[in-house]
Amino acid sequence: MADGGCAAINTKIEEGEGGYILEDVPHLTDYLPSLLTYPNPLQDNPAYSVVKQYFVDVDDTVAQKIVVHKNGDRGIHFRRAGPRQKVYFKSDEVHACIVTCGGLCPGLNTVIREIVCGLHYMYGVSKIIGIDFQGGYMGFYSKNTVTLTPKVVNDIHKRGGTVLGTSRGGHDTSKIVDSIQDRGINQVYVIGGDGTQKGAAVIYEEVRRRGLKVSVAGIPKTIDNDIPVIDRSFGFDTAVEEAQRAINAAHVEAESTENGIGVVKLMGRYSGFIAMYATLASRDVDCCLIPESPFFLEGKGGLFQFIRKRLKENGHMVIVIAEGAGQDLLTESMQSMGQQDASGNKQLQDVGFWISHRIKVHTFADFGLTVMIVADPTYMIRAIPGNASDNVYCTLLAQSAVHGAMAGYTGFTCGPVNGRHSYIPFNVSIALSLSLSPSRIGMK
Ligand SMILES: Nc1ncnc2c1ncn2[C@@H]1O[C@H](COP(=O)(O)OP(=O)(O)OP(=O)(O)O)[C@@H](O)[C@H]1O
Ligand SMILES: O=P(O)(O)OC[C@H]1O[C@](O)(CO)[C@@H](O)[C@@H]1O
Ligand SMILES: [Mg+2]
Repeated sequence: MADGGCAAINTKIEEGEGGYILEDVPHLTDYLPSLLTYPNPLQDNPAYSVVKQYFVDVDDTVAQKIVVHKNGDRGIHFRRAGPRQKVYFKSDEVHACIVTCGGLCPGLNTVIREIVCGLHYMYGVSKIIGIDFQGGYMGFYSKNTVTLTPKVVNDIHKRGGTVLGTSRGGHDTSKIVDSIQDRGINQVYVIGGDGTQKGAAVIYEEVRRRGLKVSVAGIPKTIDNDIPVIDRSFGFDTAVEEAQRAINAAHVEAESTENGIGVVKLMGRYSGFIAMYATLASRDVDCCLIPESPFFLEGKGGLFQFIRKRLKENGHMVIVIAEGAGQDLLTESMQSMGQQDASGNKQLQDVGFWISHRIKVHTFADFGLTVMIVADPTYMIRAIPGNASDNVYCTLLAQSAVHGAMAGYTGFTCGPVNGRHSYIPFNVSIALSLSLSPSRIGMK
């Protein structure tokens, strides 16, 4: 299937009393009903067996809506993530593969490490490969893969990027599933953003159509934090922390100069989560511009008027702008080429450079010289390793995915919903797109 479209995914919905809805995830037995089950090897593992109620009850579900009214519907629920008493794979039968796609994000290596360690130490799996040649989905077409063992991945969480490499574009469903089938892979772990999850959904559909005993598990990744349903995406916390450092530098520079203005451009193609959280955390930002909230430059209520006000009041200011903000204004003033990347994502124009230029050429004559400091820390933020909180989170995500695949679930992504790790069917995780509420944020 070409990039851009979406799979027609089978949905599995169960309804209960009080408006209860379970958006269930597919299971291998939906199309292979006579599969055998085995006791979960964790029950003999001293580290786990001492914990009471270690296994998740198969009927446990997690509510998406936690604010409810007395007579209101209970709403949508997801299957709770975690180890099950019965598994659908014997340890020596598992042949797992891991692939990373899309842009970089802090924590990618931690997720890879913890899938490998989780499979090995919890389930005794020894056949795990990384799809690394060229990186991303295109790696499936190559003969070469890398063998992953706990020893190989031991220190990778301390490094940024992904040891498997990554790429955009080049998703060919039949070729990928041929490769899965030819290699005898039966668990596929796909780490990536919205595009990647769409790609994983069509792989799952094709696997199912061919009747293969292959679990396809997605681990949602986006530094922008714009994956719906789950509480937050991994790497986001690290990104916000690092973004604050850039804001701090811009602030120090701006306040050291008469009428200094610091402009910091941060990532966020369609959403301003990094920009807004870094703004709220740093308290040094006077104006935060995000894609969800249109703005204009000239006239009453425009950005220039606000800059004038803040410089008068404070003698300096800091502006944070998400890369997707103001793209409509750029298109008006520069000739947009409508360029796309290899995955079909629109390539954005450099809003940091543009806005700095527009402020410079606007005459703030009565203020004298206005100094611009343009910080573009976007790739520096993306390329660092995960922080402590993201590393713990990545571990839980990886372990959830492993428990889910071992339990025979497929066609799912995982993540915390109101703090409880859950399995979310691909159709739900890719159907929506998240954005901040449409109110201007940050204009003091
Ligand atoms: N609709 C689709 N169907 C099949 N494959 C897709 C689809 N959309 C994207 N892909 C594939 O998924 C991979 C990653 O997509 P993309 O480059 O959009 O990154 P992403 O996963 O959205 O991550 P990021 O958050 O960094 O943008 C690419 O190899 C692309 O070909
Ligand atoms: O430079 P690349 O790899 O195209 O990625 C840029 C995009 O990736 C993202 O970080 C999402 O992963 C967006 O915020 C950004 O627009
Ligand atoms: Mg994307």
